[in-house]
Amino acid sequence: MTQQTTLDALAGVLEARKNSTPDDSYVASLYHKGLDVILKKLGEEATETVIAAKNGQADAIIYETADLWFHSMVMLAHCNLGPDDVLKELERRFDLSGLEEKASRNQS
Ligand SMILES: N=c1c2ncn([C@@H]3O[C@H](COP(=O)(O)OP(=O)(O)OP(=O)(O)O)[C@@H](O)[C@H]3O)c2ncn1[C@@H]1O[C@H](COP(=O)(O)O)[C@@H](O)[C@H]1O
Repeated sequence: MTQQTTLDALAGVLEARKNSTPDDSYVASLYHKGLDVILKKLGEEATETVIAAKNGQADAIIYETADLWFHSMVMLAHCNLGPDDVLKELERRFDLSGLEEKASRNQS
């Protein structure tokens, strides 16, 4: 599976979990607890990622970043957004920076 397909597939599962009961699913239990709990979890995962990076252990950095990305996707889904919305914004910035680079090259 490509990385983008993995994000899309996971986003599909997160959307489907809106119809699941909290007892059957971790994601459904987060939706049920509401945005504040999702945001608290997101903050904790961000802190754990920072600590892992400070400790410099590659395995822990990857593991905690996966937790952070996952909980970011839960937050996006709760807000009726998804990874495509964020990727589009990153692509827009990338295209802009590419254009700026070309413009500065043309001026010199
Ligand atoms: N990728 C994940 C994923 N990453 C992390 N987690 C959960 O996120 C939580 C991370 O919290 P912590 O690191 O604080 O660990 P913890 O102390 O065990 O958790 P808490 O007791 O603090 O909640 C754990 O409960 C993990 O199981 C995830 N839970 C689910 N998914 C994906 O989401 C899909 C749907 O999950 P369910 O809704 O559970 O079916 C799954 O098929 C997976 O693909």
